[in-house]
Amino acid sequence: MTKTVIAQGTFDIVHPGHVHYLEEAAAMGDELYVIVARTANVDHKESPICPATQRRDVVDALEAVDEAILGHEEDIFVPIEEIDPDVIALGHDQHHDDAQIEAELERRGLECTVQRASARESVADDELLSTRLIIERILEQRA
Ligand SMILES: Cc1cc2nc3c(=O)[nH]c(=O)nc-3n(C[C@H](O)[C@H](O)[C@H](O)COP(=O)(O)O)c2cc1C
Ligand SMILES: Nc1ncnc2c1ncn2[C@@H]1O[C@H](COP(=O)(O)OP(=O)(O)OP(=O)(O)O)[C@@H](O)[C@H]1O
Repeated sequence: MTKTVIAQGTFDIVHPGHVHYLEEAAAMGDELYVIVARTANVDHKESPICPATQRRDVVDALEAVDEAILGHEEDIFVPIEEIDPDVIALGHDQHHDDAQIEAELERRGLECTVQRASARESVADDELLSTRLIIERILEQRA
């Protein structure tokens, strides 16, 4: 039976940290779906620069990804109910509460575990493994 994994995030200006997360998520199962956050739902940090459809299209083009889809506007559990995954892979630094997600999955009758991915170790001192850092560097060097 196919083991389906869901990863999710903003993915505004893709970098090797994203690739690491998605490769690790893909290795948790056989098929990887990625839910790309709607711009209006990214409210815990600065709004993304790139439109949601562009962020989705770039993630969809990555080798580890079987399908990238835009998230639901209001209820983040709607795409999860549709895909019915075996695993939800959370990023190493994501602010979501694993136990709360597990409780909601159970409440909706979904049999799915929540696993954390690891952080990418820098392979070079000058690697920029965060969208925020890339934007800061652009502002410093091109202002
Ligand atoms: C299990 C799960 C499902 C999500 N589904 C959606 C969704 O359907 N629509 C959406 O706009 N965002 C969705 N999100 C993303 C959140 O809205 C939030 O913006 C996202 O976690 C941003 O993460 P980042 O800061 O790591 O990029 C989901 C997050 C999680 C953990
Ligand atoms: N360096 C990294 N190593 C491993 N995973 C990462 C890394 N950077 C981001 N991710 C993961 O990628 C997913 C999407 O992250 P997000 O789009 O918020 O990127 P970000 O670069 O961390 O953004 P920002 O710098 O704006 O906070 C999250 O699950 C996050 O944990």
